[in-house]
Amino acid sequence: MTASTDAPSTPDATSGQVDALLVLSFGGPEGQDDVIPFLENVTRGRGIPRERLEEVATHYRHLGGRSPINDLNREIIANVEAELADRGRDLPVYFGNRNWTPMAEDTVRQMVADGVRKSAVFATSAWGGYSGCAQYQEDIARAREQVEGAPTMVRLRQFYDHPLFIERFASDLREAIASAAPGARVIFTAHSVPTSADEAAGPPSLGGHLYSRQVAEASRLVAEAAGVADYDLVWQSRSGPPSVPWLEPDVVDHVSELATSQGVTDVVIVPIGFISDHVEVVWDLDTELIDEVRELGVTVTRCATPGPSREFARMVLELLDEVETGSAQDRPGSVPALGRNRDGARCALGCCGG
Ligand SMILES: CC1=C(CCC(=O)O)c2cc3nc(cc4[nH]c(cc5[nH]c(cc1n2)c(C)c5CCC(=O)O)c(CCC(=O)O)c4C)C(CCC(=O)O)=C3C
Ligand SMILES: [Fe+2]
Repeated sequence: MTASTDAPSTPDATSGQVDALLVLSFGGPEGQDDVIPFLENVTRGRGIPRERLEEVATHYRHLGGRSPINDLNREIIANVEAELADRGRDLPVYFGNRNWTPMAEDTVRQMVADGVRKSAVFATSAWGGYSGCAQYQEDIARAREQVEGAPTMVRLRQFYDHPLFIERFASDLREAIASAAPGARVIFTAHSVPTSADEAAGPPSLGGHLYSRQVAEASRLVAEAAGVADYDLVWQSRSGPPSVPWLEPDVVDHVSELATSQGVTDVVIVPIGFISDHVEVVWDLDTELIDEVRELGVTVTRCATPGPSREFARMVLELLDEVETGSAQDRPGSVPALGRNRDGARCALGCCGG
């Protein structure tokens, strides 16, 4: 195991005790009437074709117009509160989102009313890159701009290789393998992004591709911990016009290809790119993928996600300790873990294309 550390860009500005923790996430609709306004918030200024929006709306409609994501985040928060209570720590935990209520700026307003001066921010993505990191930094900066007297905010770093994250995924993978047919093929999957976005992911000095490199490294660490020697890594849930290249292969194409050209009949799918069972998991994998490959005779066993576990909550507190003590934990991954920045600053000039 190689241990490496990455010093935060400005250690003094990102360490010290905080008086609150903000859990910052994507947000999701909670009923049919929310679906379109939610999707309009998500896609504002992002050039996603109208047809794709309507297609995605049908996924949410099939789920009763309700994404599981908000409830899952509330569960993560309850677990974090339970871990804090176990440690005798009296730290308020707040919840805010980018695209749906509670909106981050409203939460920050409440934090000001409650007298919060300095908050840590846990963004619910393990990864570098625009969607997983830079966009959350933008959310922090925007919310602070909109709220007079907003607290100082220090984001907890990317956690793609955190031992508790890896170990929880690995034990769920061992369980999935045990319940699948012997010899089932193990396939890791994460959200696709445009190849240009992946090229721009991370500080230019690191050579880009931070997102796909972290996803590959997390997959390697989970596979190793679960004793899996052979596996594939694929991508899912692409959108945007077909003329724009995104990370490939797509999960449905890949499993179909394994079935038709290699006679594969059983696969274990590990949604490494997602911390919990939100729409990309319960629709794109549990519904779409399973339906598409059933006709080819393939049985899919889907590995659980780590979000709503006590291990995950303990990880959040360990990341918080790093900020409060100004320390850097040993990490098993060989790809940098960045994102511990103050007040929505980028990791470096030109980071993630910004
Ligand atoms: C890398 C990545 C993550 C993982 C990192 C992280 O965890 O943050 C992620 C998470 C999520 N993405 C989500 C939902 C959506 N993402 C979209 C669109 C897009 N995602 C992208 C990437 C990612 N997305 C990209 C490159 C686009 C294209 C346009 C753009 O650059 O914005 C769209 C628009 C329609 C569509 O194109 O599908 C929706 C509705 C939800 C909530 C699900 C729920 O409601 O349960 C979550 C957690
Ligand atoms: Fe997304």
